[in-house]
Amino acid sequence: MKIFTAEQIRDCDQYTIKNEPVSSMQLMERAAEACVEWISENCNHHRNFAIFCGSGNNGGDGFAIARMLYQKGFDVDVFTNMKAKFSPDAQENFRHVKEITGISVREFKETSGYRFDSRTVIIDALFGTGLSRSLDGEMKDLVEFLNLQKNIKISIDLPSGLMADTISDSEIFMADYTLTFQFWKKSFLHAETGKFTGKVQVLDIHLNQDYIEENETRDFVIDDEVIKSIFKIRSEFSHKGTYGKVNIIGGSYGKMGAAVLSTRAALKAGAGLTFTIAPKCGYEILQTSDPEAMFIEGGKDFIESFHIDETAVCGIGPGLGTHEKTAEGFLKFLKSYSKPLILDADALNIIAQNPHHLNLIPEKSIITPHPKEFERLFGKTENSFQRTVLAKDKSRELKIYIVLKDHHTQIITPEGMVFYNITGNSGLAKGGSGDILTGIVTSFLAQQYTEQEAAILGVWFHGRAAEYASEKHSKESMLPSDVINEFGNVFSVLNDKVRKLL
Ligand SMILES: NC(=O)C1=CN([C@@H]2O[C@H](COP(=O)(O)OP(=O)(O)OC[C@H]3O[C@@H](n4cnc5c(N)ncnc54)[C@H](OP(=O)(O)O)[C@@H]3O)[C@@H](O)[C@H]2O)[C@@H](O)CC1
Ligand SMILES: [K+]
Repeated sequence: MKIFTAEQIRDCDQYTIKNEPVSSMQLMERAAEACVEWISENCNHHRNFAIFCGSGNNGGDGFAIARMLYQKGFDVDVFTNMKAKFSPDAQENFRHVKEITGISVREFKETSGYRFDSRTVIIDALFGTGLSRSLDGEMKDLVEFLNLQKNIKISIDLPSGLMADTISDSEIFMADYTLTFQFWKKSFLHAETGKFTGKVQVLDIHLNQDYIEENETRDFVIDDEVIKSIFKIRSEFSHKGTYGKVNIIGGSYGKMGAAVLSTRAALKAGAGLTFTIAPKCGYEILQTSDPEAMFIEGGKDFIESFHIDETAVCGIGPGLGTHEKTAEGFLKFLKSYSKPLILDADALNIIAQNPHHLNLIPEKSIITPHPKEFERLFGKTENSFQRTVLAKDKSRELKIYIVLKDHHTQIITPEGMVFYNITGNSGLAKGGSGDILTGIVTSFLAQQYTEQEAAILGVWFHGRAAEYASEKHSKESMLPSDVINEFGNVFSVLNDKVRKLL
């Protein structure tokens, strides 16, 4: 799914009104209907709604939602600034609300005296994509007050105070759910701003498809459509050679688990043949834990020699350690190797020891740093938006793919595209999760996906397996090995989605 800026969304809105038999009032009606459908399906135990409406079209949505919820039998109170200069559509919907005697309309300043029942849902329709500056005065105080209430809070389109595309220092409404129209907004996907949205639900309001297809963006959300366009079903007429050869290079004394997990992930993600290059101290551990993989000795307690089969796809780094002999061997190997690699963890830490090492990374390689590793490689940034900008520069400069691991991991391409992942959960915030991702991406690259496809599919796949694992074990208790055990289920669902069935 494309991510558009607030300006593009406004254009798309206008284009739809101009080119389709729908007026702006009808589009607002459609948007409100989509919200009310979601609310009435999901708010089974809540009958009362306190709806806060601004003067723009976001407020207009709020007034329309108030009317529709009332008509469905819910109790509705509306708060607004009755003397405001409303947008034409907001004005019209406000007029309809005033005509309904069962809806009480109050001034914002009456909010502090209002008795918020524990089952009252607060709906925020104060500001949407039209927010042009930080909240101040009455609106800042109002949002501050509402944020103190323990009630369930739903934002319409965007949490008020949040800009769609950038970071701001405004007071921001803290939603439990955000019902957003048509597109993900960039700010929902970054840590500093995304924490205000709660769970995001994208509602399709059928904005014009031609506009969506023809207008360019460099930012995308990895949704089911993206994955369906990448995933390839295994052919029955195939053999192990069809699915490539993987070399996982990692492990050192005390960190052999990382190599075990990475190897197992590569195996279970479908590679044809998997080898682990590890130090001798890991021989029995690896052969016992992952008997389907073959062992190649690369040193005694740590890896020193990187003699790699050129026909294999290599994932280097899990548990590798940064012993000087390992670093020496790895850098020597990099100087003589030109095929794309997957580099993670200690492979990145060795590279980070000297900025000149960055130029040794073969073009089209995939590096998978977490924010701290990214900082070691490329330096500090003020916030995650700036980090993405820096990653785009570095991706272009070094001609590599950067998988920037975060709550919404980003895959950044040398062409300057950013793909945001929306699968996964906090159960992945544990040692070993990154080792699995390295195994998956290496395995997909060996199976003849392109670098971009392997990175996108790999990150999505890892997150989806984590969602399944947390359903069974909880986010707290799930282990990286539980995530690997869910790979089969992810493949089954994917195959069902992609396969042509009678
Ligand atoms: N996209 C679509 O297809 C559809 C979009 N729809 C809905 O429209 C919404 C966008 O509506 P919108 O453009 O009227 O802007 P909105 O956010 O309501 O506020 C603008 C008003 O707030 C004011 N203002 C701004 N900042 C302020 C501040 N800090 N403090 C105080 N005031 C401030 C600003 O004043 P100004 O900046 O001009 O001074 C202006 O008066 C969108 O989010 C969605 O909900 C759906 O109805 C249908 C389909
Ligand atoms: K809002």
